[in-house]
Amino acid sequence: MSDVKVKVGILGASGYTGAELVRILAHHAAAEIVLLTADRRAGRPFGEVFPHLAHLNLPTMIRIDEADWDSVDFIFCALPHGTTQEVIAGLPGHIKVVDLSADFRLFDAATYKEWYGAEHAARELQKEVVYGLTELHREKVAKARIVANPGCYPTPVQLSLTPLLEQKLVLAQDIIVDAKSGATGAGRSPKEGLLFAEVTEGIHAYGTGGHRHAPEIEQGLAWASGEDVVINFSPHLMPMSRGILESIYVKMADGVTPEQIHEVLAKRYAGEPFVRVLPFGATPQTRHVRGSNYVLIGVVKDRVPGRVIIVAVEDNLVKGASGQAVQNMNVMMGLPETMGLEIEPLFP
Ligand SMILES: NC(=O)C1=CN([C@@H]2O[C@H](COP(=O)(O)OP(=O)(O)OC[C@H]3O[C@@H](n4cnc5c(N)ncnc54)[C@H](OP(=O)(O)O)[C@@H]3O)[C@@H](O)[C@H]2O)C=CC1
Ligand SMILES: CC(=O)N[C@@H](CCC(=O)OP(=O)(O)O)C(=O)O
Repeated sequence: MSDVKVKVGILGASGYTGAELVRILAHHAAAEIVLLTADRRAGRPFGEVFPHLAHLNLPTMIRIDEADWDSVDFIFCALPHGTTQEVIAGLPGHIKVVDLSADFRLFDAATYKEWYGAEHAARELQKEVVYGLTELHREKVAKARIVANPGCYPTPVQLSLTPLLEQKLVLAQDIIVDAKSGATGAGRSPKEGLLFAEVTEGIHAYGTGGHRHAPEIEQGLAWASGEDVVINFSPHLMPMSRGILESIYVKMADGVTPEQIHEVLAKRYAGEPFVRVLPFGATPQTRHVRGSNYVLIGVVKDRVPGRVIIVAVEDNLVKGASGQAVQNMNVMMGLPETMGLEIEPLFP
């Protein structure tokens, strides 16, 4: 392999996904971080904002309008949604981009406006964007200049249901996704609902009946099934820093058994480095993926005839954000897909 490194910039480096990108890229053999940006924290050395990464001696974070784009080959855009589309539209064409925000994930303009409350400011770019759930869209990701990295909740459920919907083994109606997330999913900006006292020793549902990840999940499942899909999606905030667990309840097509569902998923992901299907009947835990890029999927027989329960976990900051973003960069740059991502989970 050549010694030439991909010159990487991270926009939004002072946030949780920014720090996670740095943690992963620090051990990436073919990437060099040359640009870090921030907003309120612009002007501060990265190692001062994240002392646990101070030894990497990275550049001071600057404002986006101070960036020298000529020095950069690849951008990870880890900015809040709504602020990203204009920034990406303004980047020179030689730069490839993985956008971690929601700005380019919805391919229907009306759906975007309905859920994000505004007209898209860079709609013309959408046609060159590829949805970056790597295992499902790898060939398109490889050719893309701009990749929309999936939301944290949409990854495990799409990995679990796509092979089943493609083969019509489960029904596209009556899908229930009960999801739980750690608090880093909400980002690092201070919010009252994220105070220690409001998160610890309790759990609560939020966005119930109308979370903006529902249309993103439905879009992906409709691609798989070839028909419109409507899901019940209910997220919950858990007293933990990272991790997502999704319990997915689906109806099987006539004559299909839970064992068959398990076999199909196990076969589909047998060659995938980051998706592991557990033995039939076993269920994964968030602590089994903490800090790693793995998604674990468990298939369980429901006592209710005709139904099956799938339980899937990921680390929201890794496979749910920065890990999958690096996986996509590897594919886009023709590098080994696992480069920088061979990190074992931190247990317990
Ligand atoms: N957290 C998660 O689990 C996941 C997050 N995402 C998405 O990734 C993106 C980043 O998330 P996360 O790291 O959690 O967010 P944070 O809130 O932790 O970080 C946001 C970053 O963007 C910068 N920023 C904020 N406002 C502006 C602005 N107006 N112009 C330029 N820079 C700005 C912040 O700078 P400063 O610190 O200086 O204010 C900070 O560096 C979001 O779109 C999020 O939805 C996607 C999947 C999972
Ligand atoms: C716990 C929590 O608040 N999670 C966030 C999702 C984070 C994420 O992946 O979403 P986006 O990239 O789409 O913002 C939420 O529910 O809005």
